[in-house]
Amino acid sequence: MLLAIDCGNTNTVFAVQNGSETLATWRIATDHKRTADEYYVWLSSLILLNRLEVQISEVIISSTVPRVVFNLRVLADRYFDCRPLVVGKPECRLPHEPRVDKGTTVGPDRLVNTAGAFDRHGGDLIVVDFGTATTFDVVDHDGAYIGGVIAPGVNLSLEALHMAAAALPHVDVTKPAKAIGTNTVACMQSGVYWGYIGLVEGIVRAIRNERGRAMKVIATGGLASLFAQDTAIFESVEDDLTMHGLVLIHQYNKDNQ
Ligand SMILES: Nc1ncnc2c1ncn2[C@@H]1O[C@H](COP(=O)(O)OP(=O)(O)OP(=O)(O)O)[C@@H](O)[C@H]1O
Ligand SMILES: CC(C)(CO)[C@@H](O)C(=O)NCCC(=O)O
Ligand SMILES: [K+]
Repeated sequence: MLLAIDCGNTNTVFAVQNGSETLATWRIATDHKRTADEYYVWLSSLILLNRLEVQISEVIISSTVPRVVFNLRVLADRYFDCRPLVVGKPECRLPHEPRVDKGTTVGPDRLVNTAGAFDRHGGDLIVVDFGTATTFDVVDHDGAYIGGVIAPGVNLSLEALHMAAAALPHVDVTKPAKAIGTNTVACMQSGVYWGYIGLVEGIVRAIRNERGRAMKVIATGGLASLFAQDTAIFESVEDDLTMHGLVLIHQYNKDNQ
């Protein structure tokens, strides 16, 4: 069985895969101080609680936080007796090489998203990921990542308002009842909710104009379904897209050793 680890700047998701079947997914806050032993205690108690028969022999990691990779490597080595595949490292091959400026590093989550989306939908895609940042990953007709957009994340934008303005409280993102807020919290929620609807539609329009062709838009990330209520721009919302990409890249490396 494969342990697939998607480490973002806020949360890390672990999935146990038996071939293409997902047996379980678990989420933990990303913390570079967490040790391999701590991960293992947490993982093994979840396996026990869920009464799962789990035999992990392979590990793949995508991490947007370089510092956590060390302890995840130790986890794979010490507890699963394997060398993990790490997306973005030279030994991890990708089905399609990204076409970006020389010397630039693309976030591994973005490469994984594009691999997962191309497998499901073919080329000429825009993947929108509502994570710590809101990213747009553009997939060419042949499946290559050719660049995109990095915008501030939804929660980050609300946090920035709270941090910078003395009279603005901490609020959670939600769809406001009305566009015109009649109290501070409602005003902030409207700004962020309708602001992101506009941001997504505006950025997609600009990308499509630049490419001069039809491009499907696939959304992923925890907040994707919230925004999908008020825009028709998403072809589909796929919460498991990053995991799907990770499993795919793992299989690709096994097939092309
Ligand atoms: N309806 C909702 N309202 C508010 N927050 C939500 C809602 N649904 C999901 N979330 C939040 O979305 C986040 C999960 O999204 P996701 O895993 O894509 O990104 P992340 O963990 O914040 O970022 P990263 O992947 O960069 O670490 C969680 O923080 C969760 O609390
Ligand atoms: C943009 C984030 C933070 C989104 O998770 C991540 O993909 C990242 O750290 N990227 C590195 C820079 C880039 O993708 O161009
Ligand atoms: K993510």
